[in-house]
Parts: sequence; structure tokens; C-alpha cells
Amino acid sequence: MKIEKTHIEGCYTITPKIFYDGRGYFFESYNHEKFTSFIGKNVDFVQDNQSFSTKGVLRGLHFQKGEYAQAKLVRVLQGKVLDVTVDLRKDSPSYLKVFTMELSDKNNTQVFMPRGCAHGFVTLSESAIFSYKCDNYYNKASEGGMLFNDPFFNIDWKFPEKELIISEKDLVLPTFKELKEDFIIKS
Ligand SMILES: Cc1cn([C@H]2C[C@H](O)[C@@H](COP(=O)(O)OP(=O)(O)O[C@H]3O[C@H](C)C(=O)[C@H](O)[C@H]3O)O2)c(=O)[nH]c1=O
Repeated sequence: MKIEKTHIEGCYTITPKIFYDGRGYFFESYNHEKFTSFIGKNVDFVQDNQSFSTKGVLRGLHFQKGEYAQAKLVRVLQGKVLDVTVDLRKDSPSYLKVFTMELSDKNNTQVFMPRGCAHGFVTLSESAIFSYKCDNYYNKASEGGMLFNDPFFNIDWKFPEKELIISEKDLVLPTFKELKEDFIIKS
């Protein structure tokens, strides 16, 4: 597998080595030893999530606050998404930097984002199955988020805004400037 740094500190892309043969393909979708030795720290994933979305569905930008902040290792099992990571760690050299990447069942690339980042994706294919590991459990009371089209970040979601399908909850998320101080997580 190839693990590469991104311009967000502690955020990496992981591209597996795929073994093709007459039956199809095989790859290791996660290897704890290879991953943690490359990033130089231990990560204990405790929860796997999976979601199905149709074309134009945008989920995010989400994070969990404080002690319930989650590092995530995200990938696409079927289809294609534009994945977005925003560094909200005030003490990070990449504070407020945005990392976007197309993840698909063709590139099989994954993104690892550390605690303290906001995350979201938009579905670019007819549908997408999104699967990810979290290193902290879901905690509803700690859920937070930022409005997907906050002009402060001006994220290009590569999808016509009027055709997006967004939950009522996400449509009323605050902008970065409206976020209370405690939403900005220290790494
Ligand atoms: C996240 C989560 C949700 N839920 C329940 C709560 C709701 O009844 C239902 C749907 O939740 P939500 O609308 O928050 O799902 P998404 O919009 O896909 O949320 C995710 O979207 C972006 C992409 C993320 O990175 C986060 O992991 C997560 O916030 O699942 C759970 O039971 N456990 C969980 O870990």
C-alpha cells in the first residue's frame, strides 16, 4: 500500500496494492501495523460506519467536539464521491486548510483524517456506498458541523448547488464564523 502525506498535518491518503487475477481482485483494505508504523502513532478504531447515498447527496461538514472528536479512515465501496476534510485544530500548522479528493471504487483510495477535522462528501456517481472507521464512538450530544457552502472556505463541491440533496439538519449548520469557540478542537 502507498501512504502519502497531504497538506493537512496528520491527514494521509492510502492507496492499496491491488492483486488482479482471472477471478477478479484482492487488496488489504486495512493493515494496522503498516498504517500505524507509517503515521508514527497508534490509532485504535472502535466503530465502523457505512452509508448509502444517491447522486447529489451531500453529507457534512460534520465533526464531534472535545473528548468525542473522531479520527476517521474513509473509503468508497461502490461509486464515486468528492471527499472533503477541513482542519479545525487551532494549534495545527494547517489550521483552516481544506483537503479534497475524489474517492471511488476505481481508485480504492482512502483518506485518514485526524481528530479535530470536519468531514463531508458529495456523491458524484448515481449512488455511492461510503464506509469508514472511527477511533471514537458516536456521541450525539457532541455532534457539530459547519455549513457546506460557507463562503469562508468556498469549497468547490464539483456538483451544481441547486441539485444537491442535503438533510434539513445540515442545511442549518453554522458557518465557521458562527461556530462557538468550544467547537474549535485542539489536536
Ligand atoms: C454518525 C452516526 C449517526 N447515527 C445515526 C443518527 C441518525 O439517526 C442517523 C443518520 O445520522 P446522520 O444524518 O448524522 O448521518 P450522516 O449525515 O451520514 O453523518 C455522517 O456524515 C459525515 C460524512 C461524517 O463524517 C460523520 O461520520 C457523520 O456525521 O444515524 C448513529 O447511530 N451513529 C453514528 O455514528
